[in-house]
Amino acid sequence: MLEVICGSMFSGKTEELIRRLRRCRIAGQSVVLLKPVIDKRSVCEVKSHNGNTFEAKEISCGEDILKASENVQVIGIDEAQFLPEDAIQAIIDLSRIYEKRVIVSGLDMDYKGRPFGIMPTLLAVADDITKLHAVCEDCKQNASVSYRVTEEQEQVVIGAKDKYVALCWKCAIKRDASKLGVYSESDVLNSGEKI
Ligand SMILES: Nc1ncnc2c1ncn2[C@@H]1O[C@H](COP(=O)(O)OP(=O)(O)O)[C@@H](O)[C@H]1O
Ligand SMILES: Cc1cn([C@H]2C[C@H](O)[C@@H](COP(=O)(O)O)O2)c(=O)[nH]c1=O
Ligand SMILES: [Zn+2]
Repeated sequence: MLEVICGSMFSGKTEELIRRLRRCRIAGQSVVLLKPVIDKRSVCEVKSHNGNTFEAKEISCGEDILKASENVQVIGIDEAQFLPEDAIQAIIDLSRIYEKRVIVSGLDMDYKGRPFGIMPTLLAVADDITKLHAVCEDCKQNASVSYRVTEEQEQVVIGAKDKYVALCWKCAIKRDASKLGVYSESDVLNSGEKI
Protein backbone atom coordinates (compact mmCIF):
# COMPACT_ATOMS: atom_id res chain seq x y z
CA MET A 1 0.00 0.00 0.00
CA LEU A 2 1.50 3.33 -1.06
CA GLU A 3 0.08 6.46 0.57
CA VAL A 4 1.25 9.91 -0.53
CA ILE A 5 0.74 13.06 1.54
CA CYS A 6 1.40 16.24 -0.46
CA GLY A 7 0.78 19.97 -0.31
CA SER A 8 2.62 23.23 0.23
CA MET A 9 5.04 24.06 2.99
CA PHE A 10 3.30 24.54 6.40
CA SER A 11 0.28 22.51 5.23
CA GLY A 12 0.82 19.85 7.94
CA LYS A 13 2.44 17.07 5.85
CA THR A 14 5.04 16.18 8.48
CA GLU A 15 2.47 16.32 11.30
CA GLU A 16 0.20 13.99 9.34
CA LEU A 17 3.06 11.60 8.58
CA ILE A 18 4.08 11.49 12.26
CA ARG A 19 0.42 11.00 13.29
CA ARG A 20 0.05 7.96 11.01
CA LEU A 21 3.34 6.43 12.18
CA ARG A 22 2.41 6.92 15.86
CA ARG A 23 -0.90 5.13 15.24
CA CYS A 24 1.01 2.21 13.69
CA ARG A 25 3.22 2.01 16.79
CA ILE A 26 0.13 1.96 19.02
CA ALA A 27 -1.11 -0.96 16.88
CA GLY A 28 2.14 -2.81 17.63
CA GLN A 29 3.60 -2.51 14.12
CA SER A 30 7.30 -1.94 13.47
CA VAL A 31 7.94 1.47 11.98
CA VAL A 32 10.86 3.37 10.43
CA LEU A 33 10.93 7.01 9.32
CA LEU A 34 13.39 7.95 6.56
CA LYS A 35 14.48 11.37 5.33
CA PRO A 36 16.82 12.56 2.56
CA VAL A 37 20.29 13.41 3.78
CA ILE A 38 20.08 16.75 1.89
CA ASP A 39 17.86 18.33 4.57
CA LYS A 40 20.22 19.10 7.49
CA ARG A 41 17.71 21.11 9.54
CA SER A 42 17.42 18.33 12.11
CA VAL A 43 19.71 15.31 12.51
CA CYS A 44 18.43 11.80 13.34
CA GLU A 45 14.88 13.09 13.57
CA VAL A 46 12.13 14.69 11.55
CA LYS A 47 10.74 17.90 13.03
CA SER A 48 7.50 19.59 12.03
CA HIS A 49 7.14 23.39 11.91
CA ASN A 50 5.25 23.28 15.23
CA GLY A 51 8.00 21.30 16.97
CA ASN A 52 6.68 17.72 16.77
CA THR A 53 9.53 15.22 16.39
CA PHE A 54 9.97 11.57 15.37
CA GLU A 55 13.30 9.67 15.17
CA ALA A 56 14.50 9.17 11.60
CA LYS A 57 17.22 7.53 9.52
CA GLU A 58 18.98 9.40 6.74
CA ILE A 59 18.87 8.04 3.19
CA SER A 60 20.18 9.24 -0.14
CA CYS A 61 19.12 6.62 -2.74
CA GLY A 62 16.79 3.71 -3.51
CA GLU A 63 19.23 1.14 -2.16
CA ASP A 64 19.35 2.98 1.21
CA ILE A 65 15.54 2.89 1.34
CA LEU A 66 15.41 -0.88 0.74
CA LYS A 67 18.14 -1.55 3.32
CA ALA A 68 16.55 0.63 6.01
CA SER A 69 13.18 -1.07 5.42
CA GLU A 70 14.32 -4.65 6.11
CA ASN A 71 12.25 -6.32 8.86
CA VAL A 72 9.97 -3.27 9.15
CA GLN A 73 6.22 -3.31 8.47
CA VAL A 74 5.60 0.42 7.96
CA ILE A 75 7.97 2.84 6.21
CA GLY A 76 7.52 6.61 6.39
CA ILE A 77 9.49 8.89 4.05
CA ASP A 78 9.58 12.66 4.54
CA GLU A 79 10.67 15.35 2.02
CA ALA A 80 10.42 12.89 -0.89
CA GLN A 81 10.79 15.72 -3.42
CA PHE A 82 14.53 15.65 -2.72
CA LEU A 83 15.02 11.93 -3.51
CA PRO A 84 16.69 10.74 -6.73
CA GLU A 85 14.82 8.87 -9.50
CA ASP A 86 15.92 5.42 -8.28
CA ALA A 87 13.87 5.94 -5.11
CA ILE A 88 10.70 5.49 -7.21
CA GLN A 89 11.36 1.81 -7.97
CA ALA A 90 12.41 1.10 -4.37
CA ILE A 91 9.18 2.63 -3.06
CA ILE A 92 7.04 0.74 -5.61
CA ASP A 93 8.81 -2.56 -4.81
CA LEU A 94 8.33 -2.09 -1.06
CA SER A 95 4.61 -1.49 -1.45
CA ARG A 96 3.78 -3.92 -4.29
CA ILE A 97 6.28 -6.80 -4.00
CA TYR A 98 7.11 -6.75 -0.29
CA GLU A 99 3.53 -5.67 0.53
CA LYS A 100 4.60 -3.09 3.11
CA ARG A 101 2.73 0.07 4.04
CA VAL A 102 4.73 2.98 2.67
CA ILE A 103 3.70 6.52 3.64
CA VAL A 104 5.47 9.22 1.63
CA SER A 105 5.26 12.93 2.34
CA GLY A 106 6.55 15.72 0.12
CA LEU A 107 6.04 18.99 -1.71
CA ASP A 108 3.93 18.54 -4.83
CA MET A 109 5.20 21.85 -6.26
CA ASP A 110 8.34 23.94 -5.96
CA TYR A 111 8.37 27.68 -5.26
CA LYS A 112 7.41 28.43 -8.86
CA GLY A 113 4.47 26.03 -8.82
CA ARG A 114 6.28 23.41 -10.92
CA PRO A 115 5.91 19.68 -10.15
CA PHE A 116 8.78 18.86 -7.77
CA GLY A 117 11.24 15.98 -8.30
CA ILE A 118 9.83 12.45 -8.05
CA MET A 119 6.57 13.59 -6.43
CA PRO A 120 4.44 13.68 -9.63
CA THR A 121 5.40 10.07 -10.40
CA LEU A 122 4.70 8.93 -6.84
CA LEU A 123 1.31 10.65 -6.98
CA ALA A 124 0.53 8.78 -10.21
CA VAL A 125 1.32 5.33 -8.78
CA ALA A 126 -0.03 5.91 -5.24
CA ASP A 127 -2.92 3.86 -3.86
CA ASP A 128 -4.04 6.74 -1.66
CA ILE A 129 -3.40 10.51 -1.89
CA THR A 130 -3.92 13.24 0.70
CA LYS A 131 -3.45 16.84 -0.44
CA LEU A 132 -3.17 19.31 2.44
CA HIS A 133 -3.37 23.11 2.47
CA ALA A 134 -1.73 25.70 4.66
CA VAL A 135 -3.39 28.99 5.62
CA CYS A 136 -2.60 31.79 3.17
CA GLU A 137 -0.50 34.37 5.05
CA ASP A 138 -2.23 37.23 3.22
CA CYS A 139 -5.95 36.38 2.90
CA LYS A 140 -6.27 33.40 5.31
CA GLN A 141 -7.91 31.16 2.68
CA ASN A 142 -6.42 27.77 1.70
CA ALA A 143 -2.83 28.07 0.45
CA SER A 144 -1.26 25.87 -2.24
CA VAL A 145 1.89 27.86 -3.03
CA SER A 146 5.19 27.76 -1.11
CA TYR A 147 6.15 31.31 -2.10
CA ARG A 148 9.87 32.10 -1.80
CA VAL A 149 10.53 35.51 -0.27
CA THR A 150 14.24 35.55 -1.20
CA GLU A 151 15.63 36.09 -4.70
CA GLU A 152 17.37 32.68 -4.90
CA GLN A 153 16.67 30.91 -8.22
CA GLU A 154 17.83 27.31 -7.56
CA GLN A 155 15.08 24.76 -7.25
CA VAL A 156 16.49 23.41 -3.97
CA VAL A 157 16.89 26.01 -1.20
CA ILE A 158 16.51 24.59 2.31
CA GLY A 159 14.63 26.83 4.73
CA ALA A 160 11.43 27.63 6.57
CA LYS A 161 9.76 30.96 7.46
CA ASP A 162 13.05 32.71 6.75
CA LYS A 163 12.65 31.91 3.04
CA TYR A 164 9.05 30.86 2.34
CA VAL A 165 5.46 31.87 3.07
CA ALA A 166 2.33 29.87 2.29
CA LEU A 167 0.03 31.73 -0.10
CA CYS A 168 -3.04 31.02 -2.22
CA TRP A 169 -2.54 31.46 -5.97
CA LYS A 170 -4.38 34.80 -6.01
CA CYS A 171 -2.17 36.32 -3.29
CA ALA A 172 1.03 34.83 -4.76
CA ILE A 173 0.26 36.40 -8.15
CA LYS A 174 -0.58 39.68 -6.43
CA ARG A 175 2.81 39.73 -4.63
CA ASP A 176 4.89 39.03 -7.76
CA ALA A 177 3.62 36.96 -10.68
CA SER A 178 7.10 36.94 -12.25
CA LYS A 179 8.28 34.65 -9.43
CA LEU A 180 5.87 31.93 -10.49
CA GLY A 181 6.25 29.50 -13.36
CA VAL A 182 2.64 29.31 -14.45
CA TYR A 183 2.69 32.26 -16.83
CA SER A 184 4.38 32.60 -20.19
CA GLU A 185 6.85 35.49 -20.40
CA SER A 186 4.36 37.76 -22.16
CA ASP A 187 1.71 37.01 -19.54
CA VAL A 188 4.15 38.00 -16.80
CA LEU A 189 4.92 41.27 -18.58
CA ASN A 190 1.17 42.04 -18.75
CA SER A 191 0.33 40.59 -15.33
CA GLY A 192 -0.55 44.06 -13.95
CA GLU A 193 -3.64 44.04 -16.18
CA LYS A 194 -4.64 40.52 -15.16
CA ILE A 195 -4.75 41.06 -11.38
N1 LIG B 1 0.56 29.49 7.05
C1 LIG B 1 0.42 28.42 7.84
N2 LIG B 1 -0.63 27.59 7.67
C2 LIG B 1 -0.81 26.51 8.47
N3 LIG B 1 0.06 26.15 9.46
C3 LIG B 1 1.14 26.94 9.65
C4 LIG B 1 1.37 28.09 8.87
N4 LIG B 1 2.52 28.64 9.30
C5 LIG B 1 3.00 27.87 10.29
N5 LIG B 1 2.19 26.82 10.51
C6 LIG B 1 2.47 25.74 11.46
O1 LIG B 1 2.97 24.66 10.72
C7 LIG B 1 2.43 23.46 11.23
C8 LIG B 1 2.53 22.36 10.18
O2 LIG B 1 3.89 21.98 10.10
P1 LIG B 1 4.40 20.78 9.24
O3 LIG B 1 3.61 19.54 9.55
O4 LIG B 1 5.88 20.69 9.47
O5 LIG B 1 4.08 21.24 7.75
P2 LIG B 1 4.74 20.79 6.39
O6 LIG B 1 5.47 19.49 6.63
O7 LIG B 1 3.59 20.62 5.44
O8 LIG B 1 5.66 21.89 5.99
C9 LIG B 1 1.04 23.85 11.64
O9 LIG B 1 0.48 23.00 12.61
C10 LIG B 1 1.24 25.25 12.22
O10 LIG B 1 1.60 25.17 13.59
C1 LIG C 1 9.07 25.37 -2.15
C2 LIG C 1 10.46 24.85 -2.03
C3 LIG C 1 10.91 24.34 -0.83
N1 LIG C 1 12.17 23.87 -0.71
C4 LIG C 1 12.63 23.35 0.58
C5 LIG C 1 12.39 24.22 1.77
C6 LIG C 1 12.30 23.22 2.90
O1 LIG C 1 13.65 22.95 3.31
C7 LIG C 1 11.69 21.98 2.24
C8 LIG C 1 10.21 21.84 2.49
O2 LIG C 1 9.96 21.51 3.82
P1 LIG C 1 8.47 21.34 4.42
O3 LIG C 1 8.65 20.29 5.47
O4 LIG C 1 7.57 20.89 3.30
O5 LIG C 1 8.06 22.64 4.98
O6 LIG C 1 11.91 22.15 0.85
C9 LIG C 1 13.02 23.87 -1.80
O7 LIG C 1 14.16 23.42 -1.72
N2 LIG C 1 12.59 24.36 -2.98
C10 LIG C 1 11.34 24.85 -3.15
O8 LIG C 1 10.99 25.29 -4.29
ZN1 LIG D 1 -4.51 34.37 -0.26
